[in-house]
Amino acid sequence: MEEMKIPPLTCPKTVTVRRNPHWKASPMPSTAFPQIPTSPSKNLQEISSFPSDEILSIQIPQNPQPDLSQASSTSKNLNVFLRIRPLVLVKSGDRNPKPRAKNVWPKNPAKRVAVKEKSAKDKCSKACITVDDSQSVTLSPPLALQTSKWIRSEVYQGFSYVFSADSSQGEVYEKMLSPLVEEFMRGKSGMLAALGPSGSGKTHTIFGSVRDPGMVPLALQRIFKGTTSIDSESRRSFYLSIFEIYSVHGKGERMSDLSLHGGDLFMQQGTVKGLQEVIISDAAEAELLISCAMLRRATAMTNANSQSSRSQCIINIRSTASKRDGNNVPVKDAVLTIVDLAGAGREKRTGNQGSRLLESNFINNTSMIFGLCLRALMEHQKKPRKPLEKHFQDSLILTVKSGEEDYLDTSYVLKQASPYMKIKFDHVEDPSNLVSNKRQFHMPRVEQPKRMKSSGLEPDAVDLAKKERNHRITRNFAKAIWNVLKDYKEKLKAAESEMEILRDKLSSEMEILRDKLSSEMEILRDKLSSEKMRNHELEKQLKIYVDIDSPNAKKSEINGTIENYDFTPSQDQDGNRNGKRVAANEGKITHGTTSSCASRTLYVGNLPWDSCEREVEDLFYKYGPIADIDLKIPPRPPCYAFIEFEEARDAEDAIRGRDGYDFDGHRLLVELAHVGRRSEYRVLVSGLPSSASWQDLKDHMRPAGYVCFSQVFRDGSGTTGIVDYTSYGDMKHAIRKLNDSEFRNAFSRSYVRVREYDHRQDHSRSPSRGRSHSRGWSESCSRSHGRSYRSSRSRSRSKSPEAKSSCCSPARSRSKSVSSPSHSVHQFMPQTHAPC
Ligand SMILES: Nc1ncnc2c1ncn2[C@@H]1O[C@H](COP(=O)(O)OP(=O)(O)OP(=O)(O)O)[C@@H](O)[C@H]1O
Repeated sequence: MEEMKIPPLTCPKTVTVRRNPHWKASPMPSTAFPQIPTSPSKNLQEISSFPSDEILSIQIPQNPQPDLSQASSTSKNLNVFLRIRPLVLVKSGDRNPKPRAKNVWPKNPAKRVAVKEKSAKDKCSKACITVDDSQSVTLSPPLALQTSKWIRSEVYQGFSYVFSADSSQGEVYEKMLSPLVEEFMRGKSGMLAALGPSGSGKTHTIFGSVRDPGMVPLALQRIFKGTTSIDSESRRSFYLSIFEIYSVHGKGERMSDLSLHGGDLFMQQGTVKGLQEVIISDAAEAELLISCAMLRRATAMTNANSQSSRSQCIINIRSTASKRDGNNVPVKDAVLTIVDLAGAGREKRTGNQGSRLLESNFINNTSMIFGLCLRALMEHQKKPRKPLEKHFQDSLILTVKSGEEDYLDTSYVLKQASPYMKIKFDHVEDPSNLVSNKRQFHMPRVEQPKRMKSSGLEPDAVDLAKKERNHRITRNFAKAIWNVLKDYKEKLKAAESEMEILRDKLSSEMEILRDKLSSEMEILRDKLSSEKMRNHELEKQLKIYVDIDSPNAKKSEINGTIENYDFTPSQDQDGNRNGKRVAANEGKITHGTTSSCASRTLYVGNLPWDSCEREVEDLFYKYGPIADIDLKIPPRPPCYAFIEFEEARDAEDAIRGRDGYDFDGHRLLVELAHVGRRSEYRVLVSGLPSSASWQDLKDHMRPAGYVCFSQVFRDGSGTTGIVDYTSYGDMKHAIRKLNDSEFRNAFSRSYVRVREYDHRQDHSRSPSRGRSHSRGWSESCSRSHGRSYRSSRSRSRSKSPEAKSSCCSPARSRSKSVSSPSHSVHQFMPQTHAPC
């Protein structure tokens, strides 16, 4: 319903829209709530819930209620008043405008007139709201906002009363609160709430100031008008309680009792717990209490208000009357509630920041919730198309500011709140009925018939109805309990049988697991015992090593060479089984060596037992031209070989490439062949069995000292050996200890003679000369178990015997020789053994 209106003088170009009734509340968001399934889930075995609905659906004859149609009820709209705050002159640059100081007008009447005129002029030029009549106002946008076609002048009408900026507190009281107070005095409760943006004058209206008292002081004055203490005639008492709802830094909602000894309050089942009521006997006392409470109320300075309320403040004045008044009319209890809501405010206007801003959010939210509650009332009203039944009267006072700069705030409040005036109430006459009904139960039985009679019902009929009702309730309740129990019993049975099945399943599973575990345990135990045995054997072997090596370790310390110490045990225990040991023991070039030859010749250890020269060559040819390959196949694995490269650099490359290489499951040891060492501390060992090898001899002689060379040769007089010790002491010790000792190897045993080698006596047997006889010795040792594969490359063919002798391979054959087995005659390297 819109109608064109002549625009106000201040806003000539705007279009006025009649706003009220216009607003349409949107339906409540019922879909926002999750839909509770009405049918039970199939997966769940249902136990029927307690049949509360059934019980609740029982039609129980209520206690005699007063006939509402007969009760003096008047359907009335919610009283919505509007109060416009006087305009505040804002000086440019004043960010925190001070509100108009009350009662400070100039005393000089001439000046007063001038100021009034000026003020009126300012008001006219800056006001955005004008009072049309006692029930409507026109809100005009400021010039700056008129460019938008959506912002137009609007008329809000239908207010209970509009208080212009000039209206006094007294006028507001008379028109707005006085009827409520009068009703209150007659025993009817009522409530007044002030709603509006921050700084619009809610607190001013509700409490006022000392010079300009607000609604509360005026109401108190009226209540105690003519009485100084508890009214002896009406026998009424008045109580006052005051509390606030606030938020600390915007976090959570708290309640606090603002009375003198009040503390924190809390809600329990919709009731404020812990709130103190102070009995008041006169207005002054009540006002004092209220002013003390106001000092405790949370306030803060914002850009919109120098003393802005930061909490919702609620004052209750309760009157009780236990007896009838002088006219014998029963006086009822009543409560007059006056609410000063904290003002909502936009951040831009209030300038709040940090925790103050959070607090503002809380305030805005509560204002919004208050609005939502009122809207919900409207919605409720729409559906049953029936006014709400209320036992007390409500009034709402909207306070707005009239300045142009407050246009948006004012517009928002009016748009939101003006529809509330459509909320209808049926004011039920007798709010104490419930109390009186409750009291009936406690009444002496003799009084009951009287009461019933007064309510127009026969005592017998009432008794009968009551009995019947009780009977029906009990029967239905019993039925419900029975059904529930039956369901539970069936459920219990099902659960028990399920448990039985589960128990069987569990026990069989446990049995299987136990078997599995025990068999696994058995396997583990076996493994453990075999590991233990292996460990034991290893320990034993280690012990043997230690026993054997201990004298040499000492020797090595004496000689001060780590090399001796390291290599000796390797040889001692397993001979050439280990590639490393073989390197130490065998990889020596004992004669005519040159550093260049040594640096070109590699020792390759840990070759497979069935290795052939071709394979060795395949392994190494890629590193450079090979001058010579000498493959050694000893009686016991592993095999080893000496490879002579033409270039030392190639030999180094080969070491880098092939050391640690996995060859057919064997980890190769590749290193430079070491140059052997001879010594003059030499012993001659005679009486050796023909199967004795240099390894056997060395093994036999080692317990006496450090052996750096051993050699076995055979001639007509039998098998003889030469052993070099690194020190004179060892040599002497060997002669003492091992002379006439039992020599044994895998094939035979004999007693050997050990004596100092006479360098002069038999030069033909000396190792240095033996070279020339090596072939003959070699042939003579055909019974031995080893083989030596020698190969020579093109270069070797052209080499003279002298050249050969100068190289580490003295017996370089002219062809790739699968030479005669000559391993037992270890005269020179590599046939001979030369430990480090
Ligand atoms: N009708 C009025 N006449 C004179 N002064 C007024 C009037 N209304 C408000 N004021 C002054 O305006 C200032 C702000 O008013 P008040 O504190 O009541 O606002 P409020 O709506 O309670 O604000 P908040 O919600 O921030 O607490 C006060 O100084 C008050 O004296």
